[in-house]
Parts: sequence; C-alpha cells; structure tokens
Amino acid sequence: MEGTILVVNCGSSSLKVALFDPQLKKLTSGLAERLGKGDAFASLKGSSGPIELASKANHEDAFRALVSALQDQGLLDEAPVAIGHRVVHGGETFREAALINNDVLSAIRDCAGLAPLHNPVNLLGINATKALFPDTPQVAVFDTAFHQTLPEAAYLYALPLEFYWDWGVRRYGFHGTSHQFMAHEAARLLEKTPATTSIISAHLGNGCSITAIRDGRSVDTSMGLTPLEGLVMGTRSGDVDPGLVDFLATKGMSAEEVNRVLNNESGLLGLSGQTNDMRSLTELADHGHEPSQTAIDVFCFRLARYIGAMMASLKHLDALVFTGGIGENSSRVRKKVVKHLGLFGFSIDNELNNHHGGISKAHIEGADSRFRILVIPTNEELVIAREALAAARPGTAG
Ligand SMILES: Nc1ncnc2c1ncn2[C@@H]1O[C@H](COP(=O)(O)OP(=O)(O)O)[C@@H](O)[C@H]1O
Ligand SMILES: CC(=O)OP(=O)(O)O
Ligand SMILES: [Mg+2]
Repeated sequence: MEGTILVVNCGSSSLKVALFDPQLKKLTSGLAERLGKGDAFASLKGSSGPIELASKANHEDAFRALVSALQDQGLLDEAPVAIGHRVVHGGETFREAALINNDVLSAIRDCAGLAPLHNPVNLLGINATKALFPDTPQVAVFDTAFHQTLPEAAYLYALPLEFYWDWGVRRYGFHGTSHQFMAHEAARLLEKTPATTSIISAHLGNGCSITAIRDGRSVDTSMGLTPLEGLVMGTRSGDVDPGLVDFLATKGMSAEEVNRVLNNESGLLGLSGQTNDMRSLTELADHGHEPSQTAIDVFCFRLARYIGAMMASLKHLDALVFTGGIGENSSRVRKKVVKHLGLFGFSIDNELNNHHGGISKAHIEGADSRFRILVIPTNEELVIAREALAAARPGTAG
C-alpha cells in the first residue's frame, strides 16, 4: 500500500510496530518479545502463526522479520512515507517531535545517561529502521516533550541547584504522549476545547504515571528524573525514602543492585512475590492470596494519594481520567481508588464502572460525584503516527 506510516516502539527486550494508512487508520500491529534471550519470538496481527526468529534474535533481526511479514501480507510493498519512533527521554532539548538527523541523534544519545534503560534501545530501533528504509524520514516522538510546560516549582528537586545546572537533575515526567492524548480525548468527550480543559490523567500500564493537566498543559506529574519515581508500578517501586539507598548499602548492596531491585523486582511483583500483572494478581487475591491483595491495596492507596496531590496544581477539574491496561480494564482498581477520595467529593457508579460506561461509554462517575470520572483507551501509536506524518511532511497532517 502507498503512503503508509510505520510506528516503532522499542523496549529493553521488546519491539512493537504498528502500520497506519494515509488516513491514519491502523492497518495492523506486531510485537517481538524476549529479544536477546534464548526464546525470542514475534507475531503480527492477522498472521496465522508466530513469526520465525532465531534464538537470541536482536532488535534489528526482529525488525527485519516483522517487516518481511508485513510485506508478505501486501501491506508494505512500498517504503513507508514516514516512520515515527517513541523515544523515552528528550531532556530539555525537545518540546515537540523532531525529524531525525545527526544533531537529533546525538541529542538523544546525550540523554541516554538520564534513561539508560530506554534511550539506548530507542537508538537501536532508529538504526534498524534506517538500515532498511534509508530514504524514509524518521521522526522521534518524546515521552518527555508534553511535560516541558511543568512550572519550576513542580520540576525542581530540593537539591543543591548546581545538580540541575551542571547535570540536568530535575523532574522530566514520562508517558507524555498518552497524557496529551487523554487531554484531547477528554476535551472531545466533554465538548470543550483542550485549551480550556483541566484533567488528572492516570496512565496505568506496566509503567504508571499521573499528570495534572491545566488548560491543556502539563503542570505536574508523578515521574521524575527517570521513570522510577511516583506511583507503584508492575516491577518498579515508585517513591521510596532516599535514605533507603544508604540503608541497603549497609546491607552490602551496590548502587547497581539497588537500582535493579527498585526497577525490576519491586512494585506489584515485589509486594506479591508472584507477578507484576494486575490481572493475575486480582485472580490470586480472589483465591485468598493475601500478599496479592496487599499489593493491590498499596497500588490503589498510592494512586489515590497522588490524585489528592495533583489537585494542588489545578484551578478547576473537568475530569479524572483512567487509561492504560489497568486503568482501562480493572474496575476493581478504579473503585478502590475512588473510594479513598470521598472527602474530595468523588464517587463512582458501580454499574457504570463494571460495564463502563455511561454517556458516550466513558463516564463512570456517580450521580452525586462532584467531578466526572472517565475511562479512555490510550492510543500512543496513533499520536506517534500523526506526529511523524506532520513532521515528515509539514502541512499535510491535521
Ligand atoms: N482485564 C484486566 N484486568 C486487570 N488488569 C488488566 C486487564 N487487562 C490488562 N490488565 C493489566 O494491564 C497491565 C498492562 O498494561 P499495558 O498498558 O498493556 O502495558 P504497557 O505499559 O506494557 O503498554 C498489566 O498489569 C495487565 O495485567
Ligand atoms: C517511561 C515508561 O515508564 O514507559 P513504559 O510504561 O513503557 O515502561
Ligand atoms: Mg500500552
């Protein structure tokens, strides 16, 4: 097909691709997981079975395999007109998406120290696509860009100010593409304009973050210098006392080990001792597994506490919005979180929450709720495709 847009999202051991037609309708999507490990595999929606990958296949191998599967389906017989990449950390350099050239590549490389788990693999993805489609414009869409409007009071840590000036130590925030999409979708559902809409957006996937959006602009967010701060996540601790690092050092743990535990062995997984997956956790809790129930309780309480904190950044609130795999699917989490917020005047309609939803299928607030509560599916890929097209061909995308 002519005029397609390819979206690439590289994670540390995974690669997600999505292909859009020129009207930005999604044609298909594919996924490769466990890259670099013995049991790497890939699949493409619409393909009859899994795609063959060599054991220990890397990002480039996976990308080639997915592209050739797309070609077999007749979806990519011509090079795409634009390729959009999710890049996690854009530091203070990028306030919006950027057409990738050597300067942009070196700026992304410069931010790698701030996001060692994410930016290096994002660069791998860019190189892999460049090798296959050298003439297609490539565009970087940054998780941090939407949060570049944070006021100083929200982005500065109370640390020696030289840390900020010399090393860029500040709060950046992530998942900006999803939060920005929430701001637009909420405005559409509420029949307002984004520039007059204020929401609290809770993105709850494997990584979780919450953002206060005042009149369409991000004014506070829970993630910080790295995507580790804030909410309880699948395997990440979110906020802990910084004194913990020294305490664990006295127990013989190196900085690297502490970092690994906080990023990969904590959160829902650490608390439950079983899984980072909210669906499995809910089943375990239903079968009487107490640590799983505790994990859900801590997750919900931390989130409710952050919603309360986000109120301090807003002058009014049009809606609390839930999104991401957990936000969109777990009625139990939504109910528990809203229950903590009674003092603010939030209430949920159980019937609507269980089958979400009400007006336009998104509302789950109770009739007596002081604020609206919405469930909105996120669509980071669509936003990346739109931005890629706009940056690659200025003037063609709306
Ligand atoms: N029906 C469901 N009930 C509860 N949790 C769910 C459900 N469906 C998905 N989830 C949870 O959503 C999380 C993954 O979210 P997702 O947004 O897909 O992740 P990612 O951040 O990797 O894109 C997992 O914890 C998963 O268990
Ligand atoms: C920044 C971040 O946390 O991303 P993800 O949710 O994809 O892990
Ligand atoms: Mg997701």
